[in-house]
Amino acid sequence: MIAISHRRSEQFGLTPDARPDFGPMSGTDLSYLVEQNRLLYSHAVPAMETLYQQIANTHNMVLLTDAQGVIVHSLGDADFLEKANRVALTPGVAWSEESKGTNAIGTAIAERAPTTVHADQHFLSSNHFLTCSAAPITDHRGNVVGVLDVSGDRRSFHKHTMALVRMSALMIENQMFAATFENAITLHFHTRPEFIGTLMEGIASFSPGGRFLAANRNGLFQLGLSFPALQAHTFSSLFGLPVSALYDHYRTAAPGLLDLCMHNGVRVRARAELRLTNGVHVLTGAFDDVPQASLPQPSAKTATRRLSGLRYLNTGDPQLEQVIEKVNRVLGRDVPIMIMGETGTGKELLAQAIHNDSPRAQGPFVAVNCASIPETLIESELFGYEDGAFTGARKKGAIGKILQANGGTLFLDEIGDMPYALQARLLRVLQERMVTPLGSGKSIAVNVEVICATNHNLRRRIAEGLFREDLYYRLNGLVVKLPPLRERTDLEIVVRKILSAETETGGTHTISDEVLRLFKRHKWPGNFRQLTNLLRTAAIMAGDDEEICLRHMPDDFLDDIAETSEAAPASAPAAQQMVAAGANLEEMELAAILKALEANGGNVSATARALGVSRNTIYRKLPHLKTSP
Ligand SMILES: Nc1ncnc2c1ncn2[C@@H]1O[C@H](COP(=O)(O)OP(=O)(O)OP(=O)(O)O)[C@@H](O)[C@H]1O
Repeated sequence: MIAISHRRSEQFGLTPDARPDFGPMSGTDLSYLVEQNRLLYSHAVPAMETLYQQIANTHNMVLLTDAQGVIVHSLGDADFLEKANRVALTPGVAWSEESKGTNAIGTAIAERAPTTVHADQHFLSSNHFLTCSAAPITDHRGNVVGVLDVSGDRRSFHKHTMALVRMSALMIENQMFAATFENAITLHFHTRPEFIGTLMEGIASFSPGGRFLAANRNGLFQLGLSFPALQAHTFSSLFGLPVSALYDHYRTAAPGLLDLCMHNGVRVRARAELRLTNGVHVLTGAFDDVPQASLPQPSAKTATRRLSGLRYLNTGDPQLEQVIEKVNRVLGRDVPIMIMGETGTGKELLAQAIHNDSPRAQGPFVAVNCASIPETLIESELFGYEDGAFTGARKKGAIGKILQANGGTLFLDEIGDMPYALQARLLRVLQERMVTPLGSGKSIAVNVEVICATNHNLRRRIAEGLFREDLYYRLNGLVVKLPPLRERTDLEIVVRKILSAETETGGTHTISDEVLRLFKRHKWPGNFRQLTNLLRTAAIMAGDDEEICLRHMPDDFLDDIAETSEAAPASAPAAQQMVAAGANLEEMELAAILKALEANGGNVSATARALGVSRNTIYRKLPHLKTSP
């Protein structure tokens, strides 16, 4: 490196015995230089003072330069300053390679790397009495914004000086980083929790919606991606969690460090800071007390689960509020909970939240969907089987879901679809708290809380002889009903929540009033599942457009809306019904166009003729038609 630098020095036209112009800047120019480097200067000066305290009385000085190697500030021992003045190691003088040849400051800038230049390694012979160690200081984009240097008499050389300089430079970078983003979430992370808050920590900032903004040197290293590559990422794509999980976590009563799984599979612990215009909050995670070695390594999905409790489901709908209130009263009291609700209303999410808020939260949450497992497999899936219980391929033996849930919660979704014969076995497990795997003579004690969910009317199934009455009474300690989406009064909040938590863009999109009005009128047969999928697609369609509008809606959704209007009873004219439902003129206009489009098989010209408007009017109202194939 030194030899290459010497060649560069020669190319700059310098000779070793040259005595370049050392004239420093005027006081005004120097003040201007400091002003131009205000952020660097204000964070570097305290770090320089700390560094100087460690090397005081060793015939050394500490120097700060700007990105071009011009000295902005210096601190030093009086006896050495005199010598330093002779070679112009003073504020306002440039120490780039171009003006001084090979030297630690100029070469560190040229190489973008920490550099020590000792004695006659300096290109100019007038500098041979020096030993200098310099480290570049970079900003959040990785641009060199300055250099920190310790220079001294060559006899004072100490091999630890370079390490001190590097650590101080890192400290300055981290402090500058922390001060750069005002409206952001800043994550401090490391694979080892004891390194959080030290110079070794990775720091990454995200917009409040979760878009990646920047990472410090160690952050880039830990994430294993370059700054340009990271710009395409979000909190969710890097850590597998929606950014809303951070907010949720922050609201917990005694948050500890977060446990996150990075995109490359490496697990890190983290502390988050939410720096918004109304103040700084420290966000930390709640899992400090969990003995990590005893836990299965959590996937990003389980980490998300851990972060959702009952209060985060409460987004203002009165029906749901009542459900949550009732559930809260029986938490931890061994009262079986049965959740009723249409498909996609969030039954599993509620069960998970109940588990998370229960005294069993540290235990497993195991969900089994009785409708999706073939009848012949449910028994082994639930109860497990012993080696040799089967002939053929599956003869290794397996632990069933009931035992997997030991110490935690077993969520039996679609319990109404459980085969009748198995219902008696399940009842026995619940009463005796023992499981006997298939093919085994031995019973194993098990301690599980059971939460059930169903979309069926179980009483009717009992009357039809499809469901056991004794099991029904064993399971329905508290029955709660989740409202379908069409009845929820908090749709707007829910939409915002899903947009920030579930979409790839991490909540950078807003939703237009027009779309929201359509949402409020829609029947949502698939409930949250349908809404979540729709918003994911719409956010992708919207791309860089901030607002999700009608043109970003998938055609099948618009078709559904049109069909709903079509299916309205003919007795009351559609317009009257819509007025009664509180629709405005724009919505009625839209519904009329959609209906006419439907009636004309999607033909825009025929629709325009039928409505007595131009084709352009139709395209203006439904711009997505233009881009439809
Ligand atoms: N309150 C909510 N806010 C945001 N998303 C939700 C909410 N409730 C449910 N979801 C989402 O909707 C989808 C379906 O939820 P879930 O599986 O809990 O419903 P379910 O009632 O158990 O469905 P099914 O009866 O079909 O099993 C999931 O992706 C879930 O994350």
